[in-house]
Amino acid sequence: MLLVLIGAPAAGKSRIGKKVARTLGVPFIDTDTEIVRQHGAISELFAAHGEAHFRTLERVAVEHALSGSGVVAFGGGAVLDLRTQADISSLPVVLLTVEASAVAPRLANGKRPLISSIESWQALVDTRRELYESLADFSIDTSHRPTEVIATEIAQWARSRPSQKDTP
Ligand SMILES: Nc1ncnc2c1ncn2[C@@H]1O[C@H](COP(=O)(O)OP(=O)(O)O)[C@@H](O)[C@H]1O
Ligand SMILES: O=C(O)C1=C[C@@H](OP(=O)(O)O)[C@@H](O)[C@H](O)C1
Ligand SMILES: [Mg+2]
Repeated sequence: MLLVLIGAPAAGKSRIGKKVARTLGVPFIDTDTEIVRQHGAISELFAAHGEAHFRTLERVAVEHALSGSGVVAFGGGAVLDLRTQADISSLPVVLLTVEASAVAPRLANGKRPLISSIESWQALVDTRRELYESLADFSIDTSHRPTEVIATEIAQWARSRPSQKDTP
């Protein structure tokens, strides 16, 4: 199986995705983690080579992740790529959302080069909201509940879907 998590930076894709995978007993792949493993820190990649270069590396990481199985957490901008939009159109896609009022403490680590403030986070999310929603089969808000509870609900939703062999 493949299950894809999308959504805004700091919505919880990486942390919750790992728990969903553990709950389902399947592998977990985070495209950003793969990029960092192969190429170094994301902030350094942006600084040295620019966003376009990062997006090229990200597309390769997405293709690789989608060629396997399990739970896949994308970086927030991965779905900007039209090929990626097409690739996930037939897969179960979960959108994680978070309110601006809850996101500030989650942005503290400074590891996201496109986000320098809550205002820049909001502006970026505003440009992507419709796209995120159009790609999602299931949406869940992460603002005010523990990650374990959210992960359990996502796993239940995934399990409740008809399996491939049941689909005509
Ligand atoms: N439901 C939640 N409640 C509180 N903190 C959360 C929740 N989900 C994620 N976080 C925290 O927010 C930060 C960003 O989460 P992360 O999984 O890296 O988001 P993303 O991968 O979507 O950018 C992390 O410090 C994480 O522990
Ligand atoms: O939204 C974006 O464009 C980005 C989100 C980040 O991932 P998270 O969504 O996991 O923070 C990371 O891929 C990079 O900083 C760019
Ligand atoms: Mg992440």
